Amino acid sequence: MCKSTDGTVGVQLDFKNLECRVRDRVTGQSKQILFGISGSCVPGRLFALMGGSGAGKTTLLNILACNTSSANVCGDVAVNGCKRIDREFSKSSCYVMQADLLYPSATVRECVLTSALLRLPMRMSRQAKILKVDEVLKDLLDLSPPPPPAKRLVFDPVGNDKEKEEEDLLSCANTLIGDDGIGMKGISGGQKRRTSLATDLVKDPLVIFADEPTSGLDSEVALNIMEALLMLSRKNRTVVCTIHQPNSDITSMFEDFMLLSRGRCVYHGPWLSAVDWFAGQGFRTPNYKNPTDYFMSVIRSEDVSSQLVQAFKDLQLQACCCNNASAGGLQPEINLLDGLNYLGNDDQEATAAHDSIKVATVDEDAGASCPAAVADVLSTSDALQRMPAAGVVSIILASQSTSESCALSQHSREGLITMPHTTAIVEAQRCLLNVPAGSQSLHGAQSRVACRSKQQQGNKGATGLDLLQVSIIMPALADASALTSAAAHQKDSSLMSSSRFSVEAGSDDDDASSAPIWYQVNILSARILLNWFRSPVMLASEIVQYLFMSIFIGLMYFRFTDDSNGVYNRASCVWFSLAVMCFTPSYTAATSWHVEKGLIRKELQQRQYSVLALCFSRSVVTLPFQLLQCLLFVAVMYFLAGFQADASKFFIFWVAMSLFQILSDSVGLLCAIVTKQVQYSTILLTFVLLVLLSFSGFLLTQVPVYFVWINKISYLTYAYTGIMQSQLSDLMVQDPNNSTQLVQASTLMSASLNNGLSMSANFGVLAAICVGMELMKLGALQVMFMLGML
Ligand SMILES: Nc1ncnc2c1ncn2[C@@H]1O[C@H](COP(=O)(O)OP(=O)(O)OP(=O)(O)O)[C@@H](O)[C@H]1O
Repeated sequence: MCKSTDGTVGVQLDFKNLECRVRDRVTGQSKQILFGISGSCVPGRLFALMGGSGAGKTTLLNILACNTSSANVCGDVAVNGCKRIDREFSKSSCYVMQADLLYPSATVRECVLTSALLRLPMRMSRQAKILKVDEVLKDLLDLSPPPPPAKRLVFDPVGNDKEKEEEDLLSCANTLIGDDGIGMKGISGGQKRRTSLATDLVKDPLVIFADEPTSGLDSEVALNIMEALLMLSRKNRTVVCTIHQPNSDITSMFEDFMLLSRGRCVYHGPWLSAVDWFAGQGFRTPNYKNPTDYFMSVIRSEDVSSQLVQAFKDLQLQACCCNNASAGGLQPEINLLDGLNYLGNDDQEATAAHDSIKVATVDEDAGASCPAAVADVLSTSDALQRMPAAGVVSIILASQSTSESCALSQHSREGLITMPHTTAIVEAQRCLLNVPAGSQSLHGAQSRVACRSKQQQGNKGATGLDLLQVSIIMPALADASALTSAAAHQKDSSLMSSSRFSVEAGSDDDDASSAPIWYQVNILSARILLNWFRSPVMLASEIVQYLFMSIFIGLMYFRFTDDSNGVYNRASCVWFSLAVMCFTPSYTAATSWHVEKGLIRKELQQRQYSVLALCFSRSVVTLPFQLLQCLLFVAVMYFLAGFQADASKFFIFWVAMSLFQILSDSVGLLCAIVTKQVQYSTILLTFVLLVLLSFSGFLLTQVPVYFVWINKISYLTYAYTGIMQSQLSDLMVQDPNNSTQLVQASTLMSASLNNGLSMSANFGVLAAICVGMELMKLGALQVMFMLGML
């Protein structure tokens, strides 16, 4: 684990032989989409992942970010040398998606604040969270980052530029996100992308994955986003992004680079060595041509791409053989070459590579004391002297014993460029990082690495050092007191308890999903309310629909007569009202679910809140509105049509309709949750509602025996029967057979109202179904989410 002098822990991600298989939806056959991809993502450096369309970039990024089902994936991913624990890793990383999933009716600050409230630890005060939001918003504008390492970086980070000020996220912090699709003007595309980034950055992730962060943005804005990512990497973050067609300004920001072609690695290593690597393979980048454009055109040919993949594999194997040869496999000694061999051999390259990762092999003279030699080489090497603020030196000392040569060979297969920290970094840190920052010279740090290694050699006795990897990481800071992580024996890997990472990445206490449900519900409810008030179209359109339908139905049945026709009209009016209450809320619920689904899925994946909190907050906010809407509908329709002017009957009518409306809303949501697209939800919903309406007891009095079960589960039956029982009780109407006599109205509808339950039993069942449906909705949401089908 690497710590910068400001105390930030860095995370190195090493992956080895990653393979991924998926099932082809058309042929049903298993299809491999990634083939043995290995590499490292180092803190403090911007890692760019490129490749043609379908090369597997997103798949690889998803695997690295734990965003994919591990069932289809083979290979190892290590975090600072420890086996990755997905849950822990997710806590300290973030994934910035291509699409900006934000609430259009919230302001930039509100979006970021909601994320901060939900994701930062409960123990942080609200004020501290607000300050954090300001800091992040400011950071995303203030691109004054990197201390100099990157002379080749062309952007001007000083930021005197007025245009940049105009794009300030702080200046638009109180502007609505907006959505052109619904005619709501808001912030620009670049500002949206940075707001998305900000919502993730509030939790201070150590690793940032960004899937095509520049897609859909013009070159100026794209450059801005990449500057922001580079700035983040300078804060000792591990930044990995996939990218399409970067312009030359953007490519000049790359530090580590991986090029994929058809699921295979064509190149992985420092960006500055990529051009030479291609040139070495006979593909010299023409002058004035953007290297990435050239690389992409080169790998377009399947033959050339396979040739390059093979050449890169060979390079890695060569590196492995080189180490084995120096080890001599069975040789008891280690050979040490004088000095460091850079990947780019000539002086010019070495100078140009100042700011990139330096990877070197060092072999030791026979009989030399290994750790001391390491220290000597490091402190006297010209190359090291030339290395300025940032860089990593990795050294492999080969194995002396047969048993270890095997491990070494396996280790080295990843190549010099992609060398992982598979050794006991934690143990080494314990030894090294107790050196106060700022007081430790580089040479001192190296000596301590050496001493530590020596000690371990001593402990190990006759066997000696079998595999030593030393990494010296000098953070990009002007005073650059060397911060060193070192490694000892591979056997010591047991020391790298994964709990160490989890402690540093955040304890369970820090997990916002562990916040009490009332807290999550509170924040989510506030957001829904705000969304409604800011974009009242949906709410208003529903109210208008209810008002219109209530007047329409009221006028349609205006003043029921007190005869058999009047009784029939009452039944038909109740059924019609139920039909309105059936369709309107369910369609509204289904469509709004699909609008928000992407954001909800992302937030659930990030464990910002639980499914229970989501459902509960939705119910808490919608319930009062549903009651009011229902009251409006019932009040207008009830008195226009001429139902009995009796307070208790009115109240029963309203409560039953409200229960019914809540149920319909749940049915709509349930249909939306189990279907992928809004069109499918609409089809399913229409079918379900029509079937339920048919068996409500109004259209069909004699239910065929094979459909009785539908009649039993149709919640319309209970609502319709209960309301009718209430309305017809105590109502005397003209006897259809004798106009001079009055009869109980209920006797005229006995066939359709006789479902064997009393009025209160009907309402009881309705309420029970309502509760059951809420639970079903909750369960369906949880299951779909867990199955990754949301
Ligand atoms: N679930 C899946 N089922 C079938 N094929 C899949 C699945 N996921 C990915 N693929 C296929 O795997 C390949 C790699 O997909 P991936 O999305 O990783 O590519 P990419 O490099 O990110 O492409 P692009 O730049 O176009 O987004 C593609 O051919 C894609 O069609």
